Amino acid sequence: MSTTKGLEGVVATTSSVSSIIDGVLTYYGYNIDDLADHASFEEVVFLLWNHRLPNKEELKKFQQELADAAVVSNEVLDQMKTYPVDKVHPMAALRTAVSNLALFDEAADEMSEEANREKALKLQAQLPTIVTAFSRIRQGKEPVAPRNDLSFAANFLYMLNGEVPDEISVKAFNKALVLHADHELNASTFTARVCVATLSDMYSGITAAIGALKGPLHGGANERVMKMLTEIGEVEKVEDYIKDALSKKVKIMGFGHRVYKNGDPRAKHLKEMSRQLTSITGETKWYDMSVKIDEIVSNEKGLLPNVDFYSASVYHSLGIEHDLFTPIFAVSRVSGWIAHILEQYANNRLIRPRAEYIGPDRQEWIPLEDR
Ligand SMILES: CC(=O)SCCNC(=O)CCNC(=O)[C@H](O)C(C)(C)COP(=O)(O)OP(=O)(O)OC[C@H]1O[C@@H](n2cnc3c(N)ncnc32)[C@H](O)[C@@H]1OP(=O)(O)O
Ligand SMILES: O=C([O-])CC(=O)C(=O)O
Repeated sequence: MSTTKGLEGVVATTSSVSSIIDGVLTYYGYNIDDLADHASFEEVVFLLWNHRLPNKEELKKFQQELADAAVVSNEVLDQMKTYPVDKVHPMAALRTAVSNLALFDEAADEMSEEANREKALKLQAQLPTIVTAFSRIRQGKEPVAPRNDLSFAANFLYMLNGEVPDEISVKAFNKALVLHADHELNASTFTARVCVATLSDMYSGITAAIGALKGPLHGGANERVMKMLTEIGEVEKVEDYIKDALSKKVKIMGFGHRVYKNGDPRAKHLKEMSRQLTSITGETKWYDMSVKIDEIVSNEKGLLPNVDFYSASVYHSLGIEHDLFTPIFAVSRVSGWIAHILEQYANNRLIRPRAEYIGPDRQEWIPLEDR
């Protein structure tokens, strides 16, 4: 038996959801650059779940279905109020709340295509309501109910702040959602597929995926990028901070990628958004610091920014609390998780690889009293 640490380069399944070929990312064959520049997040979700772009009527109907499914039951919201809200990370709260959704869905374990599509809609629509409700509950405020006349991106910002957001913020947030929606067999998507390949239910798959996304080597990196920027504080301090960290072999969050070795095609979009948004807020230092870090890390280590790097200053500029950055990643990536889960169910086989045993050989049993 041979092993590859971290399964690097191992092709574990076939998939037609998204591809990364020669550094180019596509969702069902559509280049991410075109989607980032032109698509609404709802169009992308439709594409991921139906394998084609919607026409006008289909999009309108789908947007309405999502908006109508966004209300989270009082049972789940009331339980959220009992969480130790000022101590727990919003990703932990999201993981628990999503698991809780299943307890109040009588069809949670129904496996028909129709039942799974129904669950998909609820999960996609209700994650934003949960994330924003948690943010408000911990501030001692009441959750804001979703509106069914706003786009997905606008509704998130509306539920978060209780005010209808401006056009620029909605456009930027929509683009960030599009850019994060799917990414081939990343760790959280693989987790979701492994979970549902036992023929477990979709809520279990999404709960497991949220757990995997939470880690700092994956989605948890975006919050840590902002922590680093805040710690550095000003452009003049970037060089010393980064060179010192690199000399100590500390990983710089938001850099490097298992698949992209010549750059992440999503980073340029987020970089430009960061430039524009920080110039609007007047806090250009976040962009300037990020660019300087980017220069040093690429020169010193040959590492390039991934999707998490510039998204930190983008979300900060939109006035979003830093520990909500990873939950927002989940709000978008749940669309990809669901597409992969549907694909897994449609052509399922249990996922059960082997381990090469490297433990001790032929141990002799020693009775308890003799140990
Ligand atoms: C949405 C996403 O999940 S994108 C990724 C988000 N995660 C991060 O930004 C965290 C920082 N980055 C990393 O930890 C890594 O680059 C990963 C996890 C993304 C990819 O990891 P792998 O493919 O396993 O690469 P691995 O961690 O083995 O790194 C290879 C070498 O590059 C170094 N390296 C990789 N990333 C970084 C980094 N961000 N900063 C400094 N050094 C790094 C490693 O220390 C290692 O060096 P060595 O060979 O001297 O030991
Ligand atoms: O693909 C990966 O390994 C990490 C990921 O989710 C992404 O970059 O969006």
